[in-house]
Amino acid sequence: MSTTRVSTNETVLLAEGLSKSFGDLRALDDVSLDLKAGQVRGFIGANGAGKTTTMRIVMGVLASDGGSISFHRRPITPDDRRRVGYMPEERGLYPKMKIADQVAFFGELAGMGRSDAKAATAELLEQLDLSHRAKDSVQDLSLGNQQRVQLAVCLVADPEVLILDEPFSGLDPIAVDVMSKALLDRAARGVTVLFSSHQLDLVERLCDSVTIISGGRVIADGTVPDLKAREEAPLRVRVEDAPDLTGELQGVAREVSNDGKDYLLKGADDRAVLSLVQQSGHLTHFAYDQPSIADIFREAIKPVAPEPARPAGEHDETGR
Ligand SMILES: Nc1ncnc2c1ncn2[C@@H]1O[C@H](COP(=O)(O)OP(=O)(O)OP(=O)(O)O)[C@@H](O)[C@H]1O
Repeated sequence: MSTTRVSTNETVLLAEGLSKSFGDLRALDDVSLDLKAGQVRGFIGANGAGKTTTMRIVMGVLASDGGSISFHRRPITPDDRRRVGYMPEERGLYPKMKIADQVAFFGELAGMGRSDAKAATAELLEQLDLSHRAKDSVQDLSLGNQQRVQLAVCLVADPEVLILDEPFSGLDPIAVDVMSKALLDRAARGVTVLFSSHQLDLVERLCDSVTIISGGRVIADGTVPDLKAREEAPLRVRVEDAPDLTGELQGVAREVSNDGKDYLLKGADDRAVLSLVQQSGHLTHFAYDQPSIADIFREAIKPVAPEPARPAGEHDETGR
């Protein structure tokens, strides 16, 4: 996989304060995305959080109720959007058209000359391991291979930005690797990548930045190192030959392995835990883990506990 990144601080595409309602449902509320050159940003959130709606608005296929989108610091135009490769949630390929013809056709639609589009298509099909299927129609391909074609369609006109709605869903591990490499190669050349995914291990592997959306609002946003630095590191403990300690570790155990030997703890008093496990069995692992993107996500979407009710007659400093 590619290593050198040219991620810079230069904002390429900026969405600010997007809002959108469908009837009474407020699908987006003040959503902003700052996409920088060469950045690979994961866009994560539960089902219905607002990822697809945001991407559709950025691509101009859905109108927002409020907010703005700029490209290189000026309002985005239809021509600018031709510089953005978009993989929509509802994949949009012509089922009967041959793969090579289709990719080249999309290149021409994006403004390329025919011979350039054909040359770029041949190169991409090679990169995405699809050359041997070039003359097949899309409908004869497996879903995973159709998705590779969809990526080729996004990449053919050499876009500056990629907006990909769940590009990895349904792919086998080999296809995931092929697609990951294609995206990281582009990012290394300065292309900005935003993709949504529920596969947080992939987001962890590929992204340098993450935006977390919940209920139409951005609830966390930043570079992966910054987000990790803000998160409390979980304590991983492995203890052999011990009784089940779940009861003793109630409230702090976030994960327990099926065999009851591995515990992932949050908010624990490490000295108390150390003393408990040493008395209970043979301690073989006791160390703080790096928080993962999955930890950051779970923590971010956790509902905030309501403040305990104040006993009657008690007032705070403001007298309320
Ligand atoms: N055209 C529409 N009409 C009515 N409601 C819609 C429409 N499009 C989206 N919604 C609603 O807006 C909210 C956000 O949907 P959106 O598809 O953006 O979520 P998402 O984060 O992409 O979800 P998923 O992970 O399931 O793809 C959801 O409650 C959805 O039902």
